[in-house]
Amino acid sequence: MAELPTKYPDPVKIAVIGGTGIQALPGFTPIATVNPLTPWGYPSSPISILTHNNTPIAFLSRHGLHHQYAPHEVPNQANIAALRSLGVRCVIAFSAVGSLQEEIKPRDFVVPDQVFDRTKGIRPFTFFEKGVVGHVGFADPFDAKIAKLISECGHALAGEGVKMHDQGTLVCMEGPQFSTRFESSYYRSLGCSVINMSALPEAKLAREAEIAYQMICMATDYDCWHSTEDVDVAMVMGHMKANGENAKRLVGAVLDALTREENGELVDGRHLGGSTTGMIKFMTKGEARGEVGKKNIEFLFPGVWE
Ligand SMILES: CSC[C@H]1O[C@H](OP(=O)(O)O)[C@H](O)[C@@H]1O
Ligand SMILES: Nc1ncnc2[nH]cnc12
Repeated sequence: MAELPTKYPDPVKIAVIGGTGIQALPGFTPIATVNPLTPWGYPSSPISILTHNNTPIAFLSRHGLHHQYAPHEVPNQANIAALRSLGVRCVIAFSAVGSLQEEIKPRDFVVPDQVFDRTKGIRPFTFFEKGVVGHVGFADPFDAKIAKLISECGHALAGEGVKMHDQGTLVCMEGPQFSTRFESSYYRSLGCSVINMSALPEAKLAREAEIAYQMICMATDYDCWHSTEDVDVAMVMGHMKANGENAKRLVGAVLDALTREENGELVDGRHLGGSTTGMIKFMTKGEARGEVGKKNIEFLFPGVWE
């Protein structure tokens, strides 16, 4: 097979981040493979550029092409910065999650609208440091407009066995060990819906980078609160594999919708435009800004300091 180009000249606005069990997007035509170096290093995998409805789509494997990065090792800053540098303004991120509610059955999909941050502060979690301070709103950590579109796609596939839950609170724990039974019951008592180890800081960094971001969760287990078996890796992988066709159908439908002209503004992330670049200029005063911090932000937002 001919080698694919390692550069792609045009902006790629839409990206899919694949999680556990989704290291590639089969069925889409690859047209390039790029590996942008960012101030935070290289992304967790080279980024495939695929076409769908004549629109380029970037695909990045969160844990690397061979699942070599543990959740706390994923280079989230490099991942989001690399996508941003390609022109990405809209991310659909897949995640395998444990279900904390009886009605969310293994293989069901959930479009979460809230997050409970149970990471431990050991993962690099912001672009705003090293002499450039910034604070973005994160009251609604996901993108309601993309969520609505994904929900509609999921419900339209109900006849093909896709079960979609339109909202839910996602616990993002540190891992890599799974939760204790007490923790699992505690999250349930708070009304949380699902649990993973990957939503954060990915979603926070996307918000800082003015990228519209929505996670699609697929339940793979009932964690350890349920009277059935406790979660283990084989269970997660088994459900991911068995439901691969549904995941593929759902991605196809979502990308069909996102590449429709009427969703152009959403895909451009127009509703987030300026939320970071406007804000950072108010914070650290010009002469006090650190050179490294400034350069980093310049990578995300070329020309921002001019
Ligand atoms: C293999 S079970 C735990 C692992 O699965 C999820 O990965 P991802 O969110 O990338 O699909 C979870 O977050 C953990 O990283
Ligand atoms: N039970 C669980 N806890 C955390 N992350 C998960 N990913 C899949 N199942 C999970």
